[in-house]
Amino acid sequence: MYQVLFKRLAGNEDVNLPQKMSELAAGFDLHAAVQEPVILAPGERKLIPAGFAMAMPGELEAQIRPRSGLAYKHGITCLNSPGTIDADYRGEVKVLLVNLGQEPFAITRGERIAQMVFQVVPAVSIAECDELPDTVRGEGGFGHTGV
Ligand SMILES: O=c1ccn([C@H]2C[C@H](O)[C@@H](COP(=O)(O)OP(=O)(O)OP(=O)(O)O)O2)c(=O)[nH]1
Repeated sequence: MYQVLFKRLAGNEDVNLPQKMSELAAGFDLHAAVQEPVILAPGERKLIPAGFAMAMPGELEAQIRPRSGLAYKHGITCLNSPGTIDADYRGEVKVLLVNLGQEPFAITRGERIAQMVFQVVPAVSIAECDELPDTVRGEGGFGHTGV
C-alpha cells in the first residue's frame, strides 16, 4: 500500500478532495475548484484547477484521465490525456479540459471533471550504445504487418 498525501489549497474547503466513487474504482474523481462556472465553447480548451496539491512516493506517477460519461454525453475530455503528475510536483493539480462536442459546456464548482489513476513507474537506468540488439521486427512499424 502506498501512502499519498493530499493538501487542500486555501479557499477550497468546500471542494472535495479526490475520492473513489466505489470500493474498487481504479480512479479517484477530481473536482473542479473554479470560483464561478467556466464555459467551454465547442473546440475550446481551459485549465481547470482541482483545489489541491499532493505528494506521493517516488516510484509512483498519477495519470489524469477523462471521465467516460462527460466524454460520451458532452464531448468533454482531457486534451493531454493522460496528464502526468510527477511525484516531485507540489503545485496545484489542474485538468486540461477540451470541448469536442457541439454545444457550450459549463464547468461548475465541485463538479467531477476527471479521474486520477496511480501507476508504478519502473526504475530504469539508461546508457548510450552504437548498436541495438537485433529483433525479428527490426525497424518495421506503423502498420508494416498490414491493417
Ligand atoms: O494534466 C496535468 C499535467 C501536468 N500537471 C502538472 C503536474 C506535472 O508534474 C507538471 C508538469 O507536467 P508535464 O511534465 O506534463 O509538463 P511539461 O509541459 O513537460 O512541463 P514541465 O516543464 O513543467 O515539466 O504539471 C497537472 O497538474 N495536470
